[in-house]
Amino acid sequence: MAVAAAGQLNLEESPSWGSRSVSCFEKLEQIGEGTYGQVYMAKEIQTGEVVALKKIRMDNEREGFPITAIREIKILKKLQHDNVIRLKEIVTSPGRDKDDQGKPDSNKYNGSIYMVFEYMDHDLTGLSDRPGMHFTVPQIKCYMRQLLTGLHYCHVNQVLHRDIKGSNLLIDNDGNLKLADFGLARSFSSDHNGNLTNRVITLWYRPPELLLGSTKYGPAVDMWSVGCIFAELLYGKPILPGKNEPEQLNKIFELCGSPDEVNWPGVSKIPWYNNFKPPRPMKRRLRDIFKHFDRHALELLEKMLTLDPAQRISAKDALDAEYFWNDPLPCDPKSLPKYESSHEFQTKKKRQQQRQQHEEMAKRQKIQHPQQHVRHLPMQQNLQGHLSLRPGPNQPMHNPPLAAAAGPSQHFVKPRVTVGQNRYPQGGNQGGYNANRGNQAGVYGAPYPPQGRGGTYSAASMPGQGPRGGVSYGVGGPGYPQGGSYGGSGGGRGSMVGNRGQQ
Ligand SMILES: Nc1ncnc2c1ncn2[C@@H]1O[C@H](COP(=O)(O)OP(=O)(O)OP(=O)(O)O)[C@@H](O)[C@H]1O
Repeated sequence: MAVAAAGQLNLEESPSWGSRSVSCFEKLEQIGEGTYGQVYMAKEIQTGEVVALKKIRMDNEREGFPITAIREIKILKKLQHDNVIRLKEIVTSPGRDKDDQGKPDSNKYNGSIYMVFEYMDHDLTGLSDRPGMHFTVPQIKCYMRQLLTGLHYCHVNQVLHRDIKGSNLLIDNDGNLKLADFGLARSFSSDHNGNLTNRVITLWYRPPELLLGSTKYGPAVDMWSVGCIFAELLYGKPILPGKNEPEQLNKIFELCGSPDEVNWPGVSKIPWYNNFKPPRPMKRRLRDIFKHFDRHALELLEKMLTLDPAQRISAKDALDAEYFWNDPLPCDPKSLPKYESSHEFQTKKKRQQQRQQHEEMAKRQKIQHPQQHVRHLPMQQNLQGHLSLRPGPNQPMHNPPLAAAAGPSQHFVKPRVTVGQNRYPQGGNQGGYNANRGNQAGVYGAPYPPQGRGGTYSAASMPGQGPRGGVSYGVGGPGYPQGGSYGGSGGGRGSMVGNRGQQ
């Protein structure tokens, strides 16, 4: 594949935009469900080539072709690099296909526009969620180096990705990793000081400057997300799984210390700093919490998870880090094992099916043996003699799994998300942040009332909001001044809701 040199945009290889029909492809199976709609594995009928078709959802579009898709296509057209997903072409379907009875056929394409991408066997979340999945250190280094190389290319070409997370990092069976989903990406210029929306990046991977309300930001936002992914690969599970923005900030402060004018000059001028300033300063504990990480890994992680974006390491400098130049060296992508295709959508679906089967079995057993006790989730006694769920999504740092201590070859085992039960509930942060201010040790998250859908608006009905935007937030903490509510993120890793179409 022709690759543009760093700093140059390759516009030579432009795909044949929209000149072919989607009927040139045979849909094989659904592999993703995103804000835009479905992603399918498909085969080009004439050549037999396997591709990914991403449908551009038009349901909510009253004003023609969605601006977000235009932006994504424009950006993808500019970017040509081995570590950035390749948009091959755009295809259309002329109209709604009908079945034999004249009803719309859900198995056929209907009046839509599709982006045709090269097909990738896995996404990082799907791959790491495979039961018993094991990433070696050379493998982690290999993925990280490719991620940083792709991101460096984007940044040199003045593109911010703004949604770096595991499910947007695609991996093929030749070990190549590519950045995908540029639906939130945008061009920036270092001399242009315009305001950008801070409602980007999936919550767990979102940097402190965005959570504090900054609207002037740059490539460092992506580097924070890369730091979260890096730590997740080493640690075995997401390191900052906040349920909502205040809790997310609190988790960051617990790990990285609270920001002040010394460690982050200018932080006190960021819009919501005073609303989220903890009552007492919090110490940085990253080295302590991840003390079992390899020295060079920890050194690099420190630089990625630096609170002040101006001091955070760039993709270019990260590629020069000792970590990548010391034994064990990153492996050759081609030497990596080949796995059965694994996308987050599929692994979630499989788990959901397994869960349903278990539930049915339990029901059957209950009918057969009504006296038997139902087995609950494993409980474990903590030092105080209290029962606690373990491992819990919100206790990642105090109970490092063996993986974190294992040194060169760690186990990558994620906590299982029970599909069907929303582990990261979305909804109203009803109390308002300051109500919790008196909290011990400045922990804001804990006493939040149960999250619910009580909120103020259905993001789906807002202009520019994606179809996943059923999420609603109650009147936000005083720190979130957008009309009392913000349509930011759904909790967690899963989705970045409703911010497409903004600056
Ligand atoms: N080229 C591809 N090859 C294989 N799988 C892909 C490809 N593109 C996307 N997918 C799968 O589909 C999923 C969703 O794709 P993508 O993130 O581009 O859609 P989206 O609508 O922007 O999703 P989201 O709302 O989660 O950001 C990915 O996580 C991945 O598993």
